[in-house]
Amino acid sequence: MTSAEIRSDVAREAAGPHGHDGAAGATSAEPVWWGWGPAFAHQPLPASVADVLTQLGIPVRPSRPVALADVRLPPVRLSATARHALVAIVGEGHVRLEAEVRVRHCRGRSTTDLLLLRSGDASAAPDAVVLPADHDEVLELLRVATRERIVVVPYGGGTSVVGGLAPPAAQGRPVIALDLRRLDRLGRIDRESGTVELDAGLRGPRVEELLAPHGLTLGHVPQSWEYATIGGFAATRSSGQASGGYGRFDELVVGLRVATPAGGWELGRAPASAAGPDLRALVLGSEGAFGVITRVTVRVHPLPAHRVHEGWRVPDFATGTRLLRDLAARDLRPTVCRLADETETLANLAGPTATDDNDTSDAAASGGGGAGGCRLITGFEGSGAAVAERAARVAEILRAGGATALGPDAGLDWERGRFRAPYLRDALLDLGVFAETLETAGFWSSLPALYTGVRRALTDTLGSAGLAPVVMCHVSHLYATGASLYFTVVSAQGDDPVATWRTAKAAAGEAIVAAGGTITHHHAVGTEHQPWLGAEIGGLGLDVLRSVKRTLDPAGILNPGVLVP
Ligand SMILES: Cc1cc2nc3c(=O)[nH]c(=O)nc-3n(C[C@H](O)[C@H](O)[C@H](O)COP(=O)(O)OP(=O)(O)OC[C@H]3O[C@@H](n4cnc5c(N)ncnc54)[C@H](O)[C@@H]3O)c2cc1C
Repeated sequence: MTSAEIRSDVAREAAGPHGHDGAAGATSAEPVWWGWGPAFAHQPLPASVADVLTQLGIPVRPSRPVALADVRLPPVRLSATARHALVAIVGEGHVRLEAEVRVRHCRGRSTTDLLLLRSGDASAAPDAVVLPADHDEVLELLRVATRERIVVVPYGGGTSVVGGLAPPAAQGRPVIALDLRRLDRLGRIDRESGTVELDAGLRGPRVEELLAPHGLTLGHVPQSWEYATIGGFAATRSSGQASGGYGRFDELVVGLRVATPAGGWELGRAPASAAGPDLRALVLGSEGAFGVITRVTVRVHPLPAHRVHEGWRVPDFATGTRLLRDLAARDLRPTVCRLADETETLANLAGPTATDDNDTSDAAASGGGGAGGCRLITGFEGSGAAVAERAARVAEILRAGGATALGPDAGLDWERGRFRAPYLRDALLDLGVFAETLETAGFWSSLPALYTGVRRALTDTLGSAGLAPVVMCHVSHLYATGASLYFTVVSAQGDDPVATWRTAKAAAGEAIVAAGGTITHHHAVGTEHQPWLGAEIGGLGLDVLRSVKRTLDPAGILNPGVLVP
């Protein structure tokens, strides 16, 4: 793909289904309230998929979300005094209490979130949605919320999959969602240093749309890119599909502006520093529990002149993993690198069964399982010469390790389908089929045990509940010392899918801890991963987090019970 094609690609993606109108209600491009993406982008799955599911023992029982009018919302608990105080800061039109707006800000976008919403359960909805215009308004809102004892949920794109938007420790206090979409400006571009300032409420596509005319890219493209925001990326330490080339989001951040109940905080005044511990790391990954990130200064790159994605077939997952370790050890990480295990490779061939990145348009071209083995996608971005040189060196190592090239179509298929999984999940839920993901990371030496342990935990728990689970996995992010594993589960729903999944997820969490992995590589802690946080950072680590929270948020109004137990 040439530079001109990449530019038009970015523009096309940026013009896709993601409105940005400064209002918190629905627009034609806003997602449906019960799922992902706008209504016009939703398509039923072909009948052949239902056949495959039935063959796998997963029953298909069409199921639709309740009507919006039938969604059960708790009464608004905000007092008239508190409401007037909020209106005095942001204006009447930016304190929203309408039912639809509250439902749209209820929970995040995990499958259990969606199952609850689709069933009409909006018990976790905020009492009001407040839309500040800038950093100073956020500071003022936090002052009022502290005084009035109102719980504040910083809200970016609402794509949390770990319960990060439903603070469990609100304890009867009124809750407001602080929707940051009006913080949507591109700030200073420092060409000499290669940095730009971005407001927290900017969504992924809008960032690329703003940077493209300057010949720049952020290069941060998680699967939730359509809706997730700059503030959300920073607050969760997100990792994008091209992390091998551009780095994780926390690696891109050089500076932060934060509004806390204790006051404003600016961090990051030099490219490197020995002025004590790096306090930016306290804000990155703080999940709205310490403050509201209002602006981020990030490192950017020139728009790549070339971008190619290629497909490979490797003999098996273990061999593929060893090959990736070799690439990482030689500092040859591709910009994009996705190695599917045998089951996920077969699923890619069989059709749209909720892997993260499959495309059904030409399953055979996706390669892999049909001829045995596993599918590997590699991608490279940069100048023509650099892309060609790197791709050739990687190809040499892959071939020597037994991989077979599948040609550019397999790479193109991946690229075209890389944002489709959440749409497929909605279509599966419409068929009464459960689909969810979880992720971890570990050192190379522990990766095989981590893979086997988590797979077994999920298969055993869901299998013993009679739900015929299909458990798939791919390696999605490489490091010199290890890699991440991303699991996708498709199964029957059973009688109580929310409770059953919680049991399965708990078993997976135990397996992760037992195998020495991290409880989360990029989804963050939220409430769902909290039970295992102590095992990862120790009791002392939890005390440090609690102390920081006490200093920055003494009244405990910010996301109580999220991240910090
Ligand atoms: C289909 C799907 C695919 C996904 N794919 C990826 C992926 O590829 N890589 C990845 O890393 N993640 C992925 N995620 C998870 C999620 O998209 C990320 O965690 C994302 O970074 C969240 O951004 P957001 O703007 O939607 O934040 P939200 O969901 O709105 O918030 C997430 C958490 O951060 C807090 N928060 C949000 N904004 C701010 C702010 N400005 N200041 C302080 N706190 C704030 C919230 O209170 C909440 O606790 C995926 C999620 C879905 C549903």
